Amino acid sequence: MQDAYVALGANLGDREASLKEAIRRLRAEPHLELLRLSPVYETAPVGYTDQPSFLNMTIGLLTSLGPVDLLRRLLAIERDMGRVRDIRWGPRNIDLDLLAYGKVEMDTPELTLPHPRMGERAFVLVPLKDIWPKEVPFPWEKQLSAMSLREEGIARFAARGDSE
Ligand SMILES: Nc1ncnc2c1ncn2[C@@H]1O[C@H](COP(=O)(O)OP(=O)(O)OP(=O)(O)O)[C@@H](O)[C@H]1O
Ligand SMILES: Nc1nc2c(c(=O)[nH]1)N=C(CO)CN2
Repeated sequence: MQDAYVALGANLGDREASLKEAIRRLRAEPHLELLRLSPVYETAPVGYTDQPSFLNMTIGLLTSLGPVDLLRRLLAIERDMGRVRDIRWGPRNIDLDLLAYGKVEMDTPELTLPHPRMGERAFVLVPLKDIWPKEVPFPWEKQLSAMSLREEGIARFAARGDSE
């Protein structure tokens, strides 16, 4: 079994319901065991800014799938939830990114690990730090401490991703 971290984001429709539905689908996946769910944050859009604010969170899991198969399951969940791709970094009802898979480093057109843009993204690093094992140094500590969370426009939205 390998540990892996996934980022979830939603900024269209009922954002909270979309996160919950994605979590439900991840729980129903064979070969995956969800271990930790971060709090949910409301975050200002980054990259393409003329769009609604996002809800973001992260999940830590264990899996017997390899990294590419895990990514394909995440993309299948996005697709099954009706995700439409048009504008790069544009609005989406659900986004599932694979942040890290064990200590694997790879760079192929299909999958780059760790996720190449995560070190610049407070909306990823803040909820990832929340669930990172306390006994393991957080690899993005420097980037995170250099960020002003107020300027990044990130605020706690709910206690847990699966809270009712
Ligand atoms: N670590 C990764 N996690 C998710 N997708 C990845 C990763 N590395 C490469 N990709 C590829 O990126 C493609 C586009 O992903 P997606 O549409 O979610 O990008 P995005 O969320 O708009 O932007 P960003 O990649 O900056 O988060 C996917 O089809 C996938 O093959
Ligand atoms: N706040 C926020 N901004 C974004 C997000 C996101 O999840 N949250 N995702 C993007 C594409 O991956 C682009 N911009």
